[in-house]
Amino acid sequence: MPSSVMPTSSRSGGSPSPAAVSAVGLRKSYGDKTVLDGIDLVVPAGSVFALLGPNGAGKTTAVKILSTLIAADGGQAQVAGHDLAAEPQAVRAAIGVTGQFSAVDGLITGEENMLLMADLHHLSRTEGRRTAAELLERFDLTDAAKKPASTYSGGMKRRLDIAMTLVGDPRIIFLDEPTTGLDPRARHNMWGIIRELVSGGVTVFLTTQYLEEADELADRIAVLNGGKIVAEGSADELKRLIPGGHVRIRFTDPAAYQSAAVALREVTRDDESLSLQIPSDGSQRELRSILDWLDSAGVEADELTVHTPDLDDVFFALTGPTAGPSAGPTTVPNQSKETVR
Ligand SMILES: Nc1ncnc2c1ncn2[C@@H]1O[C@H](COP(=O)(O)OP(=O)(O)OP(=O)(O)O)[C@@H](O)[C@H]1O
Repeated sequence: MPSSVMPTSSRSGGSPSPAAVSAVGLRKSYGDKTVLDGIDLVVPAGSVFALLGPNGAGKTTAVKILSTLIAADGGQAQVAGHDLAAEPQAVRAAIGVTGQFSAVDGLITGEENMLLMADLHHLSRTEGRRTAAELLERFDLTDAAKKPASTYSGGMKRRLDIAMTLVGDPRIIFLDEPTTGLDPRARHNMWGIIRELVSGGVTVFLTTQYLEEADELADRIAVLNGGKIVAEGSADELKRLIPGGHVRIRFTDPAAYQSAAVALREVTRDDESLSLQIPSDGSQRELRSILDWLDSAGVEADELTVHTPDLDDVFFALTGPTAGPSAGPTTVPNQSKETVR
C-alpha cells in the first residue's frame, strides 16, 4: 500500500476547494514498459501540487496526459471540471503548459514571441500588444523585449516561457521542471513568480526532482516511483512518514541532566554533551508531554531541539533501489535537518 495522508485544505485556508485536477487510475505504457501503473491525483483549486520523482519516473508523461498532449491507456481525469477524454478542447482552453523544452523561438525577440502567442490566442492587435507589454513588465523583461530571445540567459528564457503561457490567462498551469538548469538566484526568482501566480488564484501543477523546491512551494506533494504514487501529503506529513525523528534536550547543569535522565523514559544519554535524545515525531502533543515530564521532575533544559527527517530522507527512503511500496522506510540516510525551538 502506498503511504498516504488525507488531504487538508489548501494554503489559502478555509473549506476544501474544488479539485482543479483529479485523476483516477491513470495508466500509460510504451511497448512493454509500464510508465504509469494506475495513479490517482487530486489537486485542489488555488493550490500548488508537486509531482516529485527521480529521472524517468513518468512525471512528464503525467503532465502530457493531463494537458491533453498524449492520451492515457486507461483511467479517467478531470481538469478544470472537464473530462480529459470527452472535452479535451475545454481542458486546453483552461490550462497553460510550460514544458521542459522551451517554446521560446530564439530567432525573434521576446516581444515578438509574446505577440505570436497573442495571435495564437486570437487576441486583437491592441489587446495583444497590451497583454504582451504587461506580461513583459511583470516578468522583468521590458528592457530585453526588443532583443532576440537567443541572447537571453536561462532564467530570462524561462521567465519568457511562463509569460507566454500566461497570455491565454489560464487558471491551471502545468510547469514541467520549471527550475531545472537555473542558478540559485534564478531559481529563487522563479519560486517568487510561482508564489505570485498562486496568490492570483492560479492552480500550479509542477514536476520537480528538487526536494527543496517541493518543500518551498507545494501545498501537497506526490512521490512517483515505479509507475505508482508511493506517498502523498504535505511536506511535513511526508517527513513524518519516515522514522528517525527525535527531540534532543541539552543541559548545562549536570544535576538537572541526571534528574531529567531519570524522569524521562526511552532516552538515549550523551553524558559528554549533557544531552538526552527521545524518539518523537515532533508533534505538539509529544513536545508538550516531554515538557510536562520535565516540569513535574522540576528540571529546566537549556535547549530543546526537534529533529525531523527532511524531504531528502523521504525521497531516498521511497525511491531508492530497495524502496517501493512494500520495502518500507528502512534505508533512511541519517542526514536530517534540525530545528531549534
Ligand atoms: N514516446 C516515448 N516512447 C517510449 N518511451 C518513452 C516515451 N516517452 C517517455 N518514455 C519513457 O517513459 C519513462 C518516463 O519518462 P518521463 O519523461 O515521463 O519521465 P520523467 O519522470 O519526466 O523523467 P525526467 O525527470 O528525466 O524528465 C522513461 O523511461 C522514458 O524513457
